Amino acid sequence: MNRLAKAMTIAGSDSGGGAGIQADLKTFHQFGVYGTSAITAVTVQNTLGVTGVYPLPTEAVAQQMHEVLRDIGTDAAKTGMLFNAEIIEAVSREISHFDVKKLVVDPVMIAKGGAKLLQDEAIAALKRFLLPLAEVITPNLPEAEFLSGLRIETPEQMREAARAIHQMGPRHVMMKGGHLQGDAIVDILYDGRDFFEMEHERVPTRHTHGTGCTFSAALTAELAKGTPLVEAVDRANRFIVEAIRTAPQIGGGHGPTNHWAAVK
Ligand SMILES: Nc1ncnc2c1ncn2[C@@H]1O[C@H](COP(=O)(O)OP(=O)(O)O)[C@@H](O)[C@H]1O
Ligand SMILES: Cc1ncc(COP(=O)(O)OP(=O)(O)O)c(N)n1
Repeated sequence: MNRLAKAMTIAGSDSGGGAGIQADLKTFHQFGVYGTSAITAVTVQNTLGVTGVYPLPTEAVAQQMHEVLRDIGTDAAKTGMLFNAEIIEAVSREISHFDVKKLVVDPVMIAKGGAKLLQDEAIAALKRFLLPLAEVITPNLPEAEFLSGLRIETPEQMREAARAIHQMGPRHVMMKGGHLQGDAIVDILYDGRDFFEMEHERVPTRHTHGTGCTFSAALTAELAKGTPLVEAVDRANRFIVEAIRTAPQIGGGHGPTNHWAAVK
């Protein structure tokens, strides 16, 4: 048997199972990757929205990372909901200490229903401590607007914001275009020199809870297996579109995607 690839998620728990730690671990498993986790916060949520957020003590987050990484190790890691500046600093310290090179930063800020998953004053810490450690950052358009301070309403403005975010230190910027109107979705990958545009169909559905988490987990799993970045992004994209297309009809609101979708 080939050596088992390992990936770690550092994120919040979604009790509804569609986003956060739960989406990440299900996705890692579907990609044949052994998943480990460091939980940053417990959220109370279902498909109708988030009704509670309980951050863990910073020390508990750092200890989870430390004990897993010193024993099991990891081939790649991703961050999701980090909630506050103190947790961001501690997570960045552990990532540096264990020299985790393949780091995917999903800069989770606000859930679809509007709940705050990152405090406003933590954005400076995200830029200062975590972004310089990232192999790739995966902002959606509102997150890219917060980070860059630029308005994004066109593909050209997406490229402009990608350039600004790349200056903050990540080696690649993968900007997700799901929030722009249109029948097709254009995602843009920037490596500091070239832009790669990926266009795919928009599936007409309300069941898109956890799309960002699931996409970034798929990307992390592929990086853990040693897949080169552009190909890893392409595979993660094909997975999320299929997961949205075949979403199970769960709950009364925005349901989760299908974490059993085929990996191609
Ligand atoms: N309705 C949809 N149909 C197809 N792909 C989608 C749809 N909504 C989002 N995606 C894809 O899911 C991923 C996450 O998208 P996005 O909605 O932009 O981010 P987030 O979930 O972080 O808000 C992107 O790769 C995007 O192209
Ligand atoms: C615990 C937790 N983490 C992240 C999110 C947001 O995930 P995302 O993939 O951006 O999906 P939506 O919230 O936009 O549906 C979350 N809800 N909970």
